[in-house]
Amino acid sequence: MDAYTTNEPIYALATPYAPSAIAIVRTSGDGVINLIANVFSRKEKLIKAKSNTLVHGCLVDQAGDSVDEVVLAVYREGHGYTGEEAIEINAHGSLTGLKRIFSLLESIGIKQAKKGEFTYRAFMHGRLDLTQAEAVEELISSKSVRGQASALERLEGGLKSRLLKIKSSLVEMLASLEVQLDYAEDEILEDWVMPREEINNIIKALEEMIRTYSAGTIYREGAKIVLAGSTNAGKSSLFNLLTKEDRAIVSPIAGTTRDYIEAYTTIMDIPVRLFDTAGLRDSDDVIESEGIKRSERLIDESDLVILLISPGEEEHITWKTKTIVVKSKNDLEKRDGLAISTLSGEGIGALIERIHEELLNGCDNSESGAISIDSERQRDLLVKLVEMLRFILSNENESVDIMALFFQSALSILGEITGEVTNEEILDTLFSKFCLGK
Ligand SMILES: Nc1nc2c(c(=O)[nH]1)N(C=O)[C@@H](CNc1ccc(C(=O)N[C@@H](CCC(=O)O)C(=O)O)cc1)CN2
Ligand SMILES: Nc1nc2c(ncn2[C@@H]2O[C@H](COP(=O)(O)OP(=O)(O)OP(=O)(O)O)[C@@H](O)[C@H]2O)c(=O)[nH]1
Ligand SMILES: [Mg+2]
Repeated sequence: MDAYTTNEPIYALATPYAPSAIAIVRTSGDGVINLIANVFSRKEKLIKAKSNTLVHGCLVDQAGDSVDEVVLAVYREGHGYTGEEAIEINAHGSLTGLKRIFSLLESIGIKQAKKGEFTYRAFMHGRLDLTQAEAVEELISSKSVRGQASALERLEGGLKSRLLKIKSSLVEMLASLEVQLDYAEDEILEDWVMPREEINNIIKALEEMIRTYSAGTIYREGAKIVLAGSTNAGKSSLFNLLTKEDRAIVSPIAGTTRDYIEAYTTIMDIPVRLFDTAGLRDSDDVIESEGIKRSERLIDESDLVILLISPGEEEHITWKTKTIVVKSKNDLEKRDGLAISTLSGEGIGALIERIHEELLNGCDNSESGAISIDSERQRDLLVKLVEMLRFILSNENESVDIMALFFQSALSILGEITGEVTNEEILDTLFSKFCLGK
């Protein structure tokens, strides 16, 4: 891929390419206002337009034919999303009309943007730091209210401001070390003392952020849950109940489900891929045996197994995957522990809560007010930063100049998270994952 640029005039469709009431074509770069004014019916008005205002008129091609009636949003340099001079064309959402607008823009020297190029420019002009830029894409692709809200919080600078606070603490520590370096022989200065408590508090805050990553992942990517148990245990009945559909065949005949079936559902806002499997038993039937083999493979690959135990049956767990043991058909025989009946609905609420709890086990559920993170890149760097800080704590007796180097590397890891310290290659990979027009 060609490298991203800044300030060159670019355009992209910011809304889906489909017939719609209105479509927005974004442009950005030096001179776009004058360039577009040359193909606009109210040239003078556009050239004189103040920043952040709207101008209504017609786009007109070189032959003088009207291309579309539009509203232009005008941004002067230093304003708007990218911080560059920009015009957003609010056009009619006609595919042919849009094609004409694209060729008109090309004809006046405005080139099609690359994926993520607008956000790249917003970053390069300091409108967003890297945690905010990543939040843009996370926001667009979020699938739950919770994921959307947490991405928005990061976009608004929630993570950025916390990292800046940590940065200023570390900078202060480094400064106090550098004072020692400058006056090493001066006896007026007291020896440098490691600010243990402060560093430990920073580590605690960072670890809280790291824990939110796994919870975030589960809300974003969902979990794979397998219903297992011996034949006739009631797996298909529970599958239908949890997916609120009548997908799986239920019958009193043991061995009804031969191959697994899957459906998407949510368990308390967590997206779940739920699998109903063939009952586990020794079987001479070739098809059924293959079904059972597949069930076992599925169990190995899943995040959670719900093992149903019929009345009178012994518990039999033989696999490593996290498992919730549930006694089924509780209406026939009352038993202790987590017990359900798909007939009466008894225990289903408790089971759902238990599944939710298991899926979030070990993750921070973010009720604590911790800012949550959604990017593997950020998570890895936060882990690296915690390691560096622990390393600093365990090297109390190092000389002041070595200690200063340690603090500098901690600061440089922090800078990588926010994008202050970075390189083209990282930026290219990061922004190229964005959608077109962003
Ligand atoms: N039309 C449009 N809608 C959009 C965007 C956009 O770029 N264009 N956004 C893109 O993702 C989001 C909003 N982001 C934006 C960020 C800054 C400014 C802007 O013009 N800022 C003003 C200051 C406004 C203020 O004072 O609050 C400025 O810079 O002058 C506009 C949109 C969502 N909606
Ligand atoms: N009394 C009672 N019967 C149930 C309950 N759940 C399921 N059954 C009945 O038990 C039988 C087997 O149910 P299924 O859901 O097909 O069981 P399964 O585990 O999918 O069975 P296989 O697919 O053969 O492995 C059916 O006749 C159901 O109506 C329950 O909670 N109470
Ligand atoms: Mg079944």
